[in-house]
Amino acid sequence: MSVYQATTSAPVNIACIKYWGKRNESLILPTNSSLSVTLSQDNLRSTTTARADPSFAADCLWLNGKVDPIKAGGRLHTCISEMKRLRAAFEAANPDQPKIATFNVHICSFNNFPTAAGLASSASGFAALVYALAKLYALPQTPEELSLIARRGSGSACRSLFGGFVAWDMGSDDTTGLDSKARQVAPESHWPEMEALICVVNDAKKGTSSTSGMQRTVVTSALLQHRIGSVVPSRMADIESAIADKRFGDFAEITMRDSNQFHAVALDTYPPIFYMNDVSRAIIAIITEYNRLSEQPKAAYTYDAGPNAVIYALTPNVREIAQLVLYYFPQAEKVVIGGQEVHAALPEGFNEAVAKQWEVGSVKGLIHTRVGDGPRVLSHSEALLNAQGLPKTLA
Ligand SMILES: Nc1ncnc2c1ncn2[C@@H]1O[C@H](COP(=O)(O)OP(=O)(O)OP(=O)(O)O)[C@@H](O)[C@H]1O
Ligand SMILES: C[C@@](O)(CCOP(=O)(O)OP(=O)(O)O)CC(=O)O
Repeated sequence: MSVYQATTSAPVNIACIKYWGKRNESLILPTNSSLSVTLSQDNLRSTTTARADPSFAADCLWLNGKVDPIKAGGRLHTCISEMKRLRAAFEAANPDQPKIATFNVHICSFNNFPTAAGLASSASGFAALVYALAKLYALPQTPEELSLIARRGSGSACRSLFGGFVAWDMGSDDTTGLDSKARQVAPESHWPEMEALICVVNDAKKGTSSTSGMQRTVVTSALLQHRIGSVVPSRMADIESAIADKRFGDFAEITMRDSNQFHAVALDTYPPIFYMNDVSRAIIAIITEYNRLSEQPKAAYTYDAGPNAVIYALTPNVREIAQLVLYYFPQAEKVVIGGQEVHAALPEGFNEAVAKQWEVGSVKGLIHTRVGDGPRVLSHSEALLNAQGLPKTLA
């Protein structure tokens, strides 16, 4: 008996130009284009094994060891059905290929970081799922074409089909959504000095999900209309050009302005939504003061739908920034960057009074990572399903 199975991993991406708002809920078509940096899977990743077998009674997904129900018409269901549809078309065009499109699938996935905590688990999760099914089905579709399906799982997931710097072009076809897909702006090798320091402020499940938060924003915020009509289009062009020329100062300013505006739009939502907290705001004050010391910004903060800060910076400056963060947010565990322990310190001329020194635990952890590659195919030995097609962790 043949075994039809594939295991993949996919990266997290953190947007510099934020996606916030849908013009079509069922197709997940956004109200503006967005752009993100793909983070290295060496640190944060979703790993997914998918198997098709005639003996399986139903499609089934295990996420972090627990069954995640596949609701009819839900996002998981849509992604799995779309992938089966592509396999059916592939079988029709290649009659010599095994007929596996109608088999049920078992999918087992694991995130090596907190799920649903504003660390973009839905992005890496749906990208890994779509990519695992694409490999299982030996599909010829390009990452761009697969991004159309990952988008149906979670909008931001479409950008995790590529490494490096990735745009999601909003498109204009509201009937099919076929032009609303991800595009690689530059590969990770273009700007390998781009690193990220994630300050984990809270890793618990968040209050207002991105999906419901943005729904409320679209209906109630006048500021969103200004953002999507008059701000994002030129910002997209400007950040793409800053990335092309590796102008970090411009990249940083655009990224910080866009994070600020996204959170302003959340506040302009009625009732308002607050994703940042006092710790998030203290980190903004510290980075702002740090940037004041040089002619061009050397660090860029950005916040998604939660209080965690992602700070983008170039390799030569990351240690200094980590020292600064440690000064205000002492850590219980030692922080190592580039093989060497980091100690709290302030750069010369830094105005210490911009923030107070917080207690240990205010920032629960620091994750140091860099720009990384797109989804990977993993070996059979890394599979999450056992010989019977059940999760190894439950065996
Ligand atoms: N590995 C995975 N495989 C399949 N689905 C996943 C996976 N990881 C997460 N998901 C789905 O994504 C949901 C979490 O998405 P949610 O948007 O709430 O959080 P987040 O992605 O961590 O935060 P954000 O998108 O705001 O940064 C999970 O409840 C699950 O349905
Ligand atoms: C703030 C964001 O992280 C919002 C992400 O929203 P989601 O992609 O999680 O939303 P759905 O499409 O409803 O699943 C900004 C971004 O990643 O661009």
